[in-house]
Amino acid sequence: MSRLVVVSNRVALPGAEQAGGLAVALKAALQETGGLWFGWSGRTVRGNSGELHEQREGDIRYLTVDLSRDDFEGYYNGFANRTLWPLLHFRPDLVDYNRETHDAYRRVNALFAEKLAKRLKPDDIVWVHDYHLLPLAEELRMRGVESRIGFFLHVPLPSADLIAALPSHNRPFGALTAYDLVGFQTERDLERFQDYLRLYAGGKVVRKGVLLDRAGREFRAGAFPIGIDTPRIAELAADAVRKPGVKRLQASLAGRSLAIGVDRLDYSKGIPERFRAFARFLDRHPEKRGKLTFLQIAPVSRGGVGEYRALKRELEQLAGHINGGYAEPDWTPVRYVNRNYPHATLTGFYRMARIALVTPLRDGMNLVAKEFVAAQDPDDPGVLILSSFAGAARELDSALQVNPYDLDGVADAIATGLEMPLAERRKRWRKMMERVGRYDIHAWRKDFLSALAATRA
Ligand SMILES: O=P(O)(O)OC[C@H]1O[C@H](O[C@H]2O[C@H](CO)[C@@H](O)[C@H](O)[C@H]2O)[C@H](O)[C@@H](O)[C@@H]1O
Ligand SMILES: O=c1ccn([C@@H]2O[C@H](COP(=O)(O)OP(=O)(O)O)[C@@H](O)[C@H]2O)c(=O)[nH]1
Repeated sequence: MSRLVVVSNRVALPGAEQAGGLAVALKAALQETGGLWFGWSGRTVRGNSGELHEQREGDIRYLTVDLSRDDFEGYYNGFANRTLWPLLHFRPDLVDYNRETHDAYRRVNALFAEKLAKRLKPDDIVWVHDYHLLPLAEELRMRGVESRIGFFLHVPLPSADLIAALPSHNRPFGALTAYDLVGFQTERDLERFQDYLRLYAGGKVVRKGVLLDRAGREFRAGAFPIGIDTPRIAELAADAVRKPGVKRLQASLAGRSLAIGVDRLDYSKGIPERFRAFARFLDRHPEKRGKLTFLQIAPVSRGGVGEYRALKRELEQLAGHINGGYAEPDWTPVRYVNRNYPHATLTGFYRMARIALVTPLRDGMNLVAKEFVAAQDPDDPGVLILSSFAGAARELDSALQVNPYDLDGVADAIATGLEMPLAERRKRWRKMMERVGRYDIHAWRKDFLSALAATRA
């Protein structure tokens, strides 16, 4: 049997705390098959990039690379997170392009390819993940690697005209044609990629998912919406209610309902808009004041990038402002926490909540939405309020869907969720649970890998 080699910038090393859907999902996928996980070690060093570290856990072998401070700054904080991330999340206003960080990005991709190529066997199946590594297949091919190589983009792909506004857009995005299979979260992302290929990368669309690069070489593309380990989340949630931290939260609510938000502290998640929508709910529905407490969990993310630090300051001010305006001596409307919680606790919080507020401005998928569904008590499920701009919206169509920019709409959805009769909550939840149960993380992995295997059948 071929060995699975997963490559991603973020690697969930044994014992490390992780917030972020990619690491959570790939760990669950690799736990089933075993294989090699290659990527950044999570360490920056004073000297040169390139030192390798190896460890094992069960059937997973981890091989990770240290990056120099300069490479990390240019590749991760710079081109990946100040250029590509805002572009991919439809925020050209935040894109900061410069050739120096683009060079660092290409240098780190070449380094990854250099280290990995020597260790690959011809029948390995290589599966590369996310926007940090768009040109990796091209670099591997230049080093003689002939294995099958697939790519999965965890974030949205914006419209072709937006991509084309990026200077040298063909270097990172045209390089996707070097893969055998390119996977996206949704059909819309796939359609936008096909437009880009046709309009700006000199390729052709033979039919949906069957594509030709500039030189006429065939490759494939498809939509593979990522899932979660549904039975595990459901089991953890049922157990979590006995955990002291979860019981403490329950006791502290003093009989009030809980609304929860769980996001990395990222401007794509729409957290300031959500805080404002919660304040709007208190204005539009004054009779509900004191009946609902909103808990926002937001572990700090990408603190080396200015926009993320500014967001943290904005949220601190907003939370203070809302609490100052609406709190009572025995009720604080917004609880805002920057800690990262393990799933064993988080799933208990999800289960306790009457409402989840998952309102990103743009999101590739949003695993929190799916985890919230999986964690519910089937007899008394909570209500998911979900942005129609999250990848998850296509599958979770019986959530209360909202436009996160429409503060009145989100405010009224909170009121609707709070009042929703049990029978309707159950009906909506069953439909969503059926989907997250059927198309889970294992189905996602199998689906992608069998499509990759079929590319050279
Ligand atoms: O690695 P970080 O810079 O700390 O960021 C964490 C991850 O954020 C992004 O996650 C995405 O993947 C999820 C799973 O497919 C998806 O549900 C979510 O919508 C995406 O935002 C990023 O794409 C990952 O590379 C990061 O590791
Ligand atoms: O305190 C936290 C906050 C988040 N997460 C996890 O981080 C992932 C976030 O994934 P999502 O797809 O929602 O967004 P991303 O951060 O990848 O953009 C989910 O599995 C969350 O359960 C976590 O384990 N602890």
